[in-house]
Amino acid sequence: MSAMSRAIRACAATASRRNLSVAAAWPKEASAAAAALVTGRRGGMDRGEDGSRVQWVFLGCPGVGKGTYAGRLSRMLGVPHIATGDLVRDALASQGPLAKQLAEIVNHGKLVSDEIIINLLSKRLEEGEEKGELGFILDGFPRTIRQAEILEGVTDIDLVINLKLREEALLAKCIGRRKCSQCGGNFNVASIDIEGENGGPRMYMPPLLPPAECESKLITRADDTEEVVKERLRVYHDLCEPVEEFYRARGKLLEFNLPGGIPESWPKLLQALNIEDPDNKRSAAA
Ligand SMILES: Nc1ncnc2c1ncn2[C@@H]1O[C@H](COP(=O)(O)OP(=O)(O)O)[C@@H](O)[C@H]1O
Repeated sequence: MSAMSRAIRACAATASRRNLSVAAAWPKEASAAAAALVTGRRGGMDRGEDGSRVQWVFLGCPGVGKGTYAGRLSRMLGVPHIATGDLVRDALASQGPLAKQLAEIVNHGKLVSDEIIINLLSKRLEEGEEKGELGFILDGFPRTIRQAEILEGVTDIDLVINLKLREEALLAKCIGRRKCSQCGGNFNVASIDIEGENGGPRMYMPPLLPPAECESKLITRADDTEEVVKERLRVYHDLCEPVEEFYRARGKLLEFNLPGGIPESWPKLLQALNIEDPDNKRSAAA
């Protein structure tokens, strides 16, 4: 069992809080770690030259794109993307008694108990440890102050990226989400075109349509109905928004307002993180 998963379990079980000192490294050291990882990976390394590694968290409302951007960064930095929503969906797909219990909660837009989530996350971390994984990008965890305190008690999170998008777009993006049941690709059929606020720029997010071979295999998440998404947004404002404040108070929160779809937002996110876009580097070198 990894030190972190053991500590998470112990901490959750006793609900005690160890006040480890945490280095609020953002932005200088966090982005230096990322930059070192990007360069280090070319040499087959998965740690930064200074021994640092990425331990990041993504926060943001349902539909904001946490999975998309956390996934892209994890591939770029060579660290695992651990989404507690995926862990919950894997548990839902299994046939055990936990699946039935989870379906009741998730399909009503509620949060799973801290205990269940900590167990799923600890198991995932143990599996990663066995494979020699280093660092992580957490997506969808922590979602309550208690989860944030448990995490803060067991490890140093160097950066928390808080993705933000206008509320009108969130609902449409969730309802438009589709997944190919065969290849696992994520798509979105929503076309979002919203007037600018207070004279600000118009926001356009084109649909991300599947290729022809996936069209007949698209599935929609059971919790992506209008009613359940509205409940998830309400739960986010009640229980998860205080987590933003938790990290803001510790100087770890990077707020990022998504300016539009992926082609527009991705380079700007890399810029905000002080990471050089490898695609630009390659084209500059060509
Ligand atoms: N950290 C967590 N704490 C409690 N419940 C969670 C957590 N992460 C995921 N879940 C459960 O899994 C569901 C799906 O999570 P996720 O895919 O992250 O959804 P979203 O699109 O709402 O961000 C949540 O609505 C919740 O029921």
